[in-house]
Amino acid sequence: MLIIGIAGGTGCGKTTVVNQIINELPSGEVGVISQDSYYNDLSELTLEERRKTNFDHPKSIDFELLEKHLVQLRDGKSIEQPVYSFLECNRTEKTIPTHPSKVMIVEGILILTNARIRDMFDIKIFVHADSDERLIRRLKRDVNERGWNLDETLDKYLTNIKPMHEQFIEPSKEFADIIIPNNKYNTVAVDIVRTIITDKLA
Ligand SMILES: Nc1ncnc2c1ncn2[C@@H]1O[C@H](COP(=O)(O)OP(=O)(O)O)[C@@H](O)[C@H]1O
Ligand SMILES: Nc1ccn([C@@H]2O[C@H](COP(=O)(O)O)[C@@H](O)[C@H]2O)c(=O)n1
Repeated sequence: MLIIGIAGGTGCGKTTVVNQIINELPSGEVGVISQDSYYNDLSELTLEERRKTNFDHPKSIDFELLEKHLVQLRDGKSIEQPVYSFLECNRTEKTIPTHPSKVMIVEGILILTNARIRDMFDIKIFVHADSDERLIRRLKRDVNERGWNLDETLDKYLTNIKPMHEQFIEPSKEFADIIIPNNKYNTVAVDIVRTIITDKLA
């Protein structure tokens, strides 16, 4: 199994890059795990309390469960990937059966900050977009899809997102084998990564 980690700040385009990579590959040959599925279970808190959580700090992620699941997949076992609700700010009761594939992609803002997770990756990729680009994309997404208003998003950006990015995410770029510039759509970089994967699948 080839395990590829794709990190980068919020809104840099990780999900987009993953979709571009897998869209032209045989379905079922590449599996995807999202760090978002591994936010801590916050069921003991009210929604109001959960909405105040700092979701950009490494402590917000259940890295133990993520590691356990990656080990199981590497050992050829299927896992039940938790399903996260951004509107509820919590894990749902649902899980998605995720089967081991020849190639597994793990994507998330903080996945290169954790040494044990990082060490499981055969290839580490960091997607870069400038902070103003990321903020614009993030504002649109939070307001249109994730149940936050403009003021809440800007407030979160200043209190959590930007400081956590500077403290944890940007420094994790140094662990990357490949950095993909993604202020504009980068088809060349996506093609290169897809070629590496196609070689592995051959
Ligand atoms: N290179 C790009 N240029 C313009 N918009 C982009 C680009 N890459 C992604 N986007 C858009 O930015 C938003 C965030 O992208 P997404 O892939 O969800 O980022 P991430 O998973 O890193 O948070 C989406 O609306 C997406 O369509
Ligand atoms: N309930 C939540 C949980 C997390 N977030 C934000 O998601 C961002 C990470 O996801 P990306 O798709 O952007 O990589 C992170 O910056 C959290 O602030 C949220 O908005 N609501």
